[in-house]
Amino acid sequence: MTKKELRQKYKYLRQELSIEEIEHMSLAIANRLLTLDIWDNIYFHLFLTMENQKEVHTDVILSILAGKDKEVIVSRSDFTSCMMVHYLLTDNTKLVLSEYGIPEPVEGIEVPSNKMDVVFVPLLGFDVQGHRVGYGKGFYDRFLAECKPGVIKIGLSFFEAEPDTIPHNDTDVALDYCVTPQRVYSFGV
Ligand SMILES: Nc1nc2c(c(=O)[nH]1)N(C=O)[C@@H](CNc1ccc(C(=O)N[C@@H](CCC(=O)O)C(=O)O)cc1)CN2
Ligand SMILES: Nc1ncnc2c1ncn2[C@@H]1O[C@H](COP(=O)(O)OP(=O)(O)OP(=O)(O)O)[C@@H](O)[C@H]1O
Repeated sequence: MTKKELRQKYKYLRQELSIEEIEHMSLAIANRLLTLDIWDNIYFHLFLTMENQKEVHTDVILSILAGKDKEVIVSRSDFTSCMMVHYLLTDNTKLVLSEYGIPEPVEGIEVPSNKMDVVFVPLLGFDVQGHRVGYGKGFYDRFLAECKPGVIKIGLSFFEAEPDTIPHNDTDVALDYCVTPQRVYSFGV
């Protein structure tokens, strides 16, 4: 399947999910994350859920990170450059829903990409080798290219891996793990 076909497939599959299923599966994903060997790290980059797109709910992950006293970083997206600016999430961070339905910080303490230890990656689909397909604007490929070499990239998905290789090129950054409600995929880490 082409990236375009994969996007359509997974957008459709998501739209079929009920709120109850989404909440149940998001909790299962958060619980499964606890089994990964990532919790000695400090700087965790988290995406905030686009509820209109029926993404994985990351609020439970946020609570886990807060409970473990981790530094949590969230981003604001610039759709002209397709780049993100990253901010430390604090009690004072004001979040505003963007025109795309993403809760985003308006200002705060900026954190450079090379600070991140762990990045949770939103995706539409992924394959058994850790390639992913997103919305096609390259926000995460650009961001991950700026991160330090050892950064741990963890995809979160309601659905299992595509058995066939997803088309990819030099700018596509592969995942280290992908966590679904059913299992953890480790890609050569
Ligand atoms: N929560 C979250 N934040 C994220 C991402 C993400 O996937 N999830 N992104 C990951 O890269 C970036 C934002 N990328 C996005 C790309 C497309 C659309 C979107 O709504 N696309 C519509 C078409 C809209 C239009 O063209 O007018 C669509 O695909 O239906 C939203 C966010 C950065 N932040
Ligand atoms: N490091 C980078 N620098 C400049 N352009 C990039 C970089 N990484 C990706 N791009 C561009 O961004 C676009 C991403 O398209 P691609 O089909 O890979 O999206 P995707 O896999 O759906 O990923 P994403 O979720 O990041 O949008 C391509 O046009 C690609 O050339």
